Amino acid sequence: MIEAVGLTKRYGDKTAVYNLSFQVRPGAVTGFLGPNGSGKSTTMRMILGLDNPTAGHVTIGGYPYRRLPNAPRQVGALLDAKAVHGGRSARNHLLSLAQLSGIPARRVDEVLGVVGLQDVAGRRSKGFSLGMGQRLGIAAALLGDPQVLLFDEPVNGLDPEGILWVRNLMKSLAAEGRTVFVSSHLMSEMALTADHLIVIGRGQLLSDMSVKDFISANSADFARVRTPDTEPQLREKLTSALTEAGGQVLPEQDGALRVTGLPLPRISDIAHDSGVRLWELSPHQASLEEAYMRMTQGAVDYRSVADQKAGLQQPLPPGAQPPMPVPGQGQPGWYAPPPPQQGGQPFPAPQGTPGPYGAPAAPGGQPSPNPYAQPAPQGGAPGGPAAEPPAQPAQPPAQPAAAPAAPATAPATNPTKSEDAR
Ligand SMILES: Nc1ncnc2c1ncn2[C@@H]1O[C@H](COP(=O)(O)OP(=O)(O)OP(=O)(O)O)[C@@H](O)[C@H]1O
Repeated sequence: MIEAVGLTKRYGDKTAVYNLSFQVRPGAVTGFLGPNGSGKSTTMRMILGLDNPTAGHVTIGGYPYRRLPNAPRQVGALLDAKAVHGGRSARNHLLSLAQLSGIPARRVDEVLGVVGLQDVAGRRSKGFSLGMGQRLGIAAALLGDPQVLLFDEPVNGLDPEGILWVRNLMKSLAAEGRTVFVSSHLMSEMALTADHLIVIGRGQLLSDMSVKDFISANSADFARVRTPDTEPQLREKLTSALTEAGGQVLPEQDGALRVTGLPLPRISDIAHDSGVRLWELSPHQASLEEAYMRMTQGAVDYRSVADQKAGLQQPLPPGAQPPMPVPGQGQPGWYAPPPPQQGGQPFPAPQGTPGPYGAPAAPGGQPSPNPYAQPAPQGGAPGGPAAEPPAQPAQPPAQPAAAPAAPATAPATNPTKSEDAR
């Protein structure tokens, strides 16, 4: 088990991690989430003894990493896949790690097979693609057949087949009773891989709960309602009736309606009483991505703004259509319903006419100027957990510790084969 207690890290006047306490238990995949710069890598480095905490402590199996007996055989980690000697072949890179940790050389070929790099084992890693580098980093983490594994963005650069492989690998490692701690920005992947989530924002703990509880706690259930595409007036009629009954209605991009605040039977009755036929009425729960966006929106440091293009773009000729938006990419106001406990509207009722492509219109009926842009900062997550930036006391930064030996391994009794290796 990994246990952090009051973990704090300051770099000069920058507080990267503040008073972080959590446990990562064996037998489960624990996802580590947070916006860019929220302190995930810093936390992982402190777990591995690569950085000294300014305050607090973190242990693995009850010991700080640097006092852990035979640490490279107990803990494996992928922090930075590029941190390899590019002039060495993949096999030689792993052999040198194995030798440092007293791991038999035959284990190298085992892990090369597990990650699917056996055919390129003799090639210098500087010629590797991003995904191949990730596989090599995962091989290094598995080398000592460790009970505790940390992966920082392990699917970065992997193709869909590789992502599926990593997902299955994480799950099977956890199923063997190991502690698996993995950071990722890919919410859809985390939803499929992780059992438990630790979410941080600006270095502070925002959430520590199961994936299921996280989604329930940070999203409102909703109903999806579809009226006949051939009769758009029915959609308008139903929207009015549902709104009048106290529901909140948001048009979805494909023409359906997303309704909150009314139970399904009531929606059905209202549609019936209004003489509106339904083609769909289904219950839904928001995705992990939506729940995450709502949870962290007040703790995001880096946001894009609409590209004004400095007048470089030619205006569209009359009658021409703007490009279709990419589903799931930053529809302003699409994510993040306000919390139900505040009595706020989980999804704002559309104002004015629908925006382009059926997306919600900007207030006043004006289409949103850039459907690809992320929403502008709203001044904090409404009702979300405290996401204030931590105080920045003027304390001298802690001295960085010397890097410990690269985490490594022992002979694997049950290596999980990659799909490449089969
Ligand atoms: N060695 C350092 N010196 C000064 N500041 C640092 C150092 N390492 C990290 N930071 C700062 O600490 C904060 C947390 O960084 P960290 O890399 O831990 O975030 P992260 O959550 O891993 O980000 P990302 O998701 O982008 O990888 C950032 O503001 C970063 O600039």
